[in-house]
Amino acid sequence: MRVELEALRFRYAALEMCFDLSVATGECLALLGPSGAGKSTLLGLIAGFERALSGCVRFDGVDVTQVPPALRPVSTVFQEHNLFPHLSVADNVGLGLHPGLRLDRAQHAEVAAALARVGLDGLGARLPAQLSGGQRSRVALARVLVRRRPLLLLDEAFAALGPALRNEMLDLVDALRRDRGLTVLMVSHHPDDALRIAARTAFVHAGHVLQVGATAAVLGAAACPPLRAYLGTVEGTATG
Ligand SMILES: Nc1ncnc2c1ncn2[C@@H]1O[C@H](COP(=O)(O)OP(=O)(O)OP(=O)(O)O)[C@@H](O)[C@H]1O
Repeated sequence: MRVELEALRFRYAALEMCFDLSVATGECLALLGPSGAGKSTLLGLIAGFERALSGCVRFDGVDVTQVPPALRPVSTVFQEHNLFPHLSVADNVGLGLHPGLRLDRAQHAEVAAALARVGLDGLGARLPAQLSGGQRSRVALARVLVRRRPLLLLDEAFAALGPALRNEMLDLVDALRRDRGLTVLMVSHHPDDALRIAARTAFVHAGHVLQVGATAAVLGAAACPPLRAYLGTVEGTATG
């Protein structure tokens, strides 16, 4: 699914935001930028958790700016993963199919297939607390799979994992994107995450997309001073 943001305005206290951005179907775009730049807000505007003051969000050319979050074809994974501690892994995934967990036989099979796809075959009966952090991330991705939404938003989803596990999860996201033709927007604090799976990167600063382009080019050229400060290539001006 193609995503377009056009002059999408939002405001939090002192920060005026206005986003213009276009993401192609099946693309993975990374959103990098200092803390407080507006990256999570940008994802929230796409998911519909935040209501824009003006401007427009389009999915495949259709204006969804006024569409409530539950009706948008979007799955979001946050760092906390939103797993229910008292429900089994399989039920946590099943919630993606039916909020009351009344699943038919085919849906149970779909849950099992999704767990197998993310490498959790046979672990459906466990509680989230009986899994490692990496495995809990996999549960969140299995839920994304059963929801079958074409747009996946990752908001620092793997920030709590060490580098090796984070890379494993990024590679899994990349594989799922290819399998399903998902469009992925990924907020991260690690330029390495962008280099690993995002063909393009947008640099967000003070409520605007300051630069967007091929990831290696954006990170390599580091043309604008805020980007150089973010990357730490200018002494004494890092902003977060
Ligand atoms: N619920 C809120 N109420 C008021 N201000 C908010 C709220 N959420 C975020 N903000 C402010 O809006 C700005 C953008 O926040 P946002 O979380 O989008 O930034 P971010 O780039 O995702 O930061 P981080 O990398 O630290 O998560 C910040 O100045 C933040 O303090």
